[in-house]
Amino acid sequence: VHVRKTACQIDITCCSFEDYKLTTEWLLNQTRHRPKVAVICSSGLGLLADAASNKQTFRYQDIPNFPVSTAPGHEGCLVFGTVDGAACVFMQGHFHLYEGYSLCQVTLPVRIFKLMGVESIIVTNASGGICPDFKVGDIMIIKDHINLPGFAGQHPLCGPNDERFGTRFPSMSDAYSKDLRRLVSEVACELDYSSFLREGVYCMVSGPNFETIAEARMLLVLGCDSVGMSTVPEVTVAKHCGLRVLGLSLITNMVSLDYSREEKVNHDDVLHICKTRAKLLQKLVTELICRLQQQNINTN
Ligand SMILES: O=P(O)(O)O[C@H]1O[C@H](CO)[C@@H](O)[C@H]1O
Ligand code: HPA
Repeated sequence: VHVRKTACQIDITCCSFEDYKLTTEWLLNQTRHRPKVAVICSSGLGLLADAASNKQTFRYQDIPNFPVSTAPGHEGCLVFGTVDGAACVFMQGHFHLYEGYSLCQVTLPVRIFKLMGVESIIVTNASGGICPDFKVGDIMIIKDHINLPGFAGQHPLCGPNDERFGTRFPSMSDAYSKDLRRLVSEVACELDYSSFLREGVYCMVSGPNFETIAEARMLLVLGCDSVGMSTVPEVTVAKHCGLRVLGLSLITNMVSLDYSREEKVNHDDVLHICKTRAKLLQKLVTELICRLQQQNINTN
């Protein structure tokens, strides 16, 4: 892991291909699991890994080059296991810009998954609802995103491009796989989730403060349906290296668009809603992985 200066002379921590390889080999030497699916569990959703069997757990602090989780509600464990016979890896907690990590550190696990042989990644997050039709507890399939920090140069692909991962100028017009979106909505309908299933545009802000009312109104005008402080860097790097991406966002609060609203969002409430909806999300993700596994069997 190296420290280098950006164009504006800010020190950022970044990783070389050898760093990614070292961590990948370290993990592959410790586990027999060879996952094809990775799941990033957001704030308070670490429970998504509970459905896996034959689990093997590594604490982030014990994995070479891995950052550690500092955000409350993020367990900081990498869990390997099988779901319906499909080998998976779950990140219980992910990393954020607001923790002081560079975007290279935030996205490090994604490239490690790629080198391990992962093909599809399911990214979950907690977000604030901007779309006035949304309700707390809704599950939003992410159709697209807005990379607001990216507009200001905080982008995980800034810096020298390593062609072993992907091209210098990747397309992002299909960042979220249409097939996976279709499949997860079919599964959600079968589970009778239609009344709280949404699809929309997620906007990333750097945080750590929640939005001002003027900012929230701006996001609404920009076409955002929900807002959060994660996911976009991981998705961008996943797409760059050719992974299939699905994003699921749990609406944990409605963002205030109105100066007369007294209610204020806080992280404890976000975690509380995650806790109350975690089982539902777990069922959805587990069933989706089973379907992917069946499709694999049928096409191989
Ligand atoms: O995106 P995740 O980590 O799920 O969590 C969301 O919840 C936290 C704020 O309550 C922020 O970390 C925000 O991004
Ligand atoms: N804003 C930003 N991030 C969030 C929110 C929010 O309202 N809720 C959960 N994460």
